[in-house]
Amino acid sequence: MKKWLIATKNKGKAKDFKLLFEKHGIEVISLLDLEEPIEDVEETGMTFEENATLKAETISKKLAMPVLADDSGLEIDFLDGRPGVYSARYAGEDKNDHNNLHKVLTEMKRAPDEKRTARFVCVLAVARPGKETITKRGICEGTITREPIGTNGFGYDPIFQPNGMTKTMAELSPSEKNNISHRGNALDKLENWVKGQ
Ligand SMILES: O=c1nc[nH]c2c1ncn2[C@H]1C[C@H](O)[C@@H](COP(=O)(O)OP(=O)(O)OP(=O)(O)O)O1
Ligand SMILES: [Mg+2]
Repeated sequence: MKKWLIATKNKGKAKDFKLLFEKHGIEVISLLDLEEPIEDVEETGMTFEENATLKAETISKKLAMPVLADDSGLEIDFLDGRPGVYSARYAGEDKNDHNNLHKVLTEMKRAPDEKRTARFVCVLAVARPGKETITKRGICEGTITREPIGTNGFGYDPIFQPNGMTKTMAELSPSEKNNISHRGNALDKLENWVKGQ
């Protein structure tokens, strides 16, 4: 079976990718599966594209192999696009999902129902030695709930209700999430490239 390295240390993303790549007959491993620990790549970019490229190219250079990286986050209109590229570190550098989503809920307390629109954004970058890096962006539109609901998924899933659904992302099964998610959507756009692997 083909094997792909995803330059992530996020267990939730790694799980999403495992299922997403299964149907292409590709096995995925993440940085958490490597025997030698790899230093965190500093996410100094101002955009998802910059950060995804930074992660993919840094790890691809270090290991001299093709690498896929994902930079993603939640953009909330009422908060002028925050947390955006700072989604992972919104409530502090320790990257705590629980604290991050409660910070968002607190900031959204005053937002009326019609002003709770938001979107998940995912940019995937493929870096290969000696070749130009490819990036693709996927989005999933929805609204921010008033409390966390559901226990599946990770990150902001419990407070995000995708458009056209009465459930939060954290109430969907992993495959239901992948069908509509920003990550699934971005990977669809890489389809031709994935097929060529
Ligand atoms: O499907 C998702 N469902 C819920 N939350 C999500 C999702 N996708 C991204 N998110 C949130 C989690 C984290 O707060 C941030 C990603 O930040 P981001 O820097 O890309 O990832 P990360 O630091 O957790 O792992 P890494 O950089 O090693 O891939 O957006
Ligand atoms: Mg990160």
